[in-house]
Amino acid sequence: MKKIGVIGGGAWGTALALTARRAGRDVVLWAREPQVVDDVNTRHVNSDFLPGVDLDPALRATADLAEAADADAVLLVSPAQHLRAACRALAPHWRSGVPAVICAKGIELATCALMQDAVAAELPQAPIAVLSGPTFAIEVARGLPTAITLACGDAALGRKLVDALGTATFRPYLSDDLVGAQVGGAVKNVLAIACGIVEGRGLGDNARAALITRGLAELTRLAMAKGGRPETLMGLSGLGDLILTASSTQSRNYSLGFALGEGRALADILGERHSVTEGVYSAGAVVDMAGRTGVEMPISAAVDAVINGGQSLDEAIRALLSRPFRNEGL
Ligand SMILES: NC(=O)C1=CN([C@@H]2O[C@H](COP(=O)(O)OP(=O)(O)OC[C@H]3O[C@@H](n4cnc5c(N)ncnc54)[C@H](OP(=O)(O)O)[C@@H]3O)[C@@H](O)[C@H]2O)C=CC1
Ligand SMILES: O=C(CO)COP(=O)(O)O
Repeated sequence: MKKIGVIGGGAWGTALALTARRAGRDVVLWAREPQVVDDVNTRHVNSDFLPGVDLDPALRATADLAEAADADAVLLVSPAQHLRAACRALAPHWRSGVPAVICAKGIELATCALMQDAVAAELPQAPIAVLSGPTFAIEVARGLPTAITLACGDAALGRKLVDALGTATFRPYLSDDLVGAQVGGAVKNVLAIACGIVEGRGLGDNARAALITRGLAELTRLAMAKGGRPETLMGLSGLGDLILTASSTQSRNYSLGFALGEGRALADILGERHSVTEGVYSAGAVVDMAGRTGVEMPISAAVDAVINGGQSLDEAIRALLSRPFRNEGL
């Protein structure tokens, strides 16, 4: 694979574009906002979404979707709620057989669809892969050591993608469990909000460890109900990403939860942010998906009740702590 297209000029799209350049690929980054295109092409920075990082001058940005789609593989890095629209706009330019690599983490709120289903509906001619794991964009952009799951149903194509993107410090591990990788990436954002709330509320480290562990159980239950494998959720795209996101103030989901826990209003927190906090949008979709599949997800439901249902933090916490005692395990 010689040329990689990247759709989405946010922090993660830019970091992945940089990684693909380091792996020796030609890269074209499509960004929606003209000032991002201009910033990347003339000043070799993305000051809006990835400040403080010097980009490779050979990294080219474009506002033309056709140019980014004219590649050997295309990374889809628009936020989850906008990914379907991006694919619809890409469809007329997509050559049959070019792989679409899903890099967004979320579940579509309007349809309750995994990203894989949204992409397949809009780009039926594209083989699909998923790239997901514990990967703060700024650390990847700085070249710090990172491991990630690359899930692809076609092992030969998966290996080509690993070779196209992998470097000594960006290490994709191949899997064939697309569902597990997507559910892990989507649900951990919701759980990270819960962990941030616990920290902001001063409920202690024991409580955070309990939430991470029982959160892992509930995201594994959902993944299995959707056809994913439990071992995937014990890997980079499940436990790995949950540990990272649910315990670091670098995480937007965790820091949003922290601010909620301190008593700030959701609208005020979101109003100060230019970047996307996926768990806010996926919380309702996760709970909807859990209801449709008959899976119990009390922590995600508590986050949804606070974010979308107007429940107070104290009520949500009391409800979680009033649940009946049960056996450990899934
Ligand atoms: N940041 C990170 O560390 C990581 C992020 N991810 C995932 O990657 C995805 C993208 O996140 P990230 O790059 O951080 O985003 P950012 O918050 O850095 O940037 C926001 C992005 O949203 C795009 N955007 C805003 N509104 C729209 C819209 N109406 N239609 C299409 N695009 C829109 C912007 O595109 P434009 O610039 O073109 O305007 C920009 O790419 C998310 O699903 C996130 O969970 C995954 C791993 C790590
Ligand atoms: O997905 C991420 C790290 O793997 C980024 O998490 P946040 O969106 O919470 O910052």
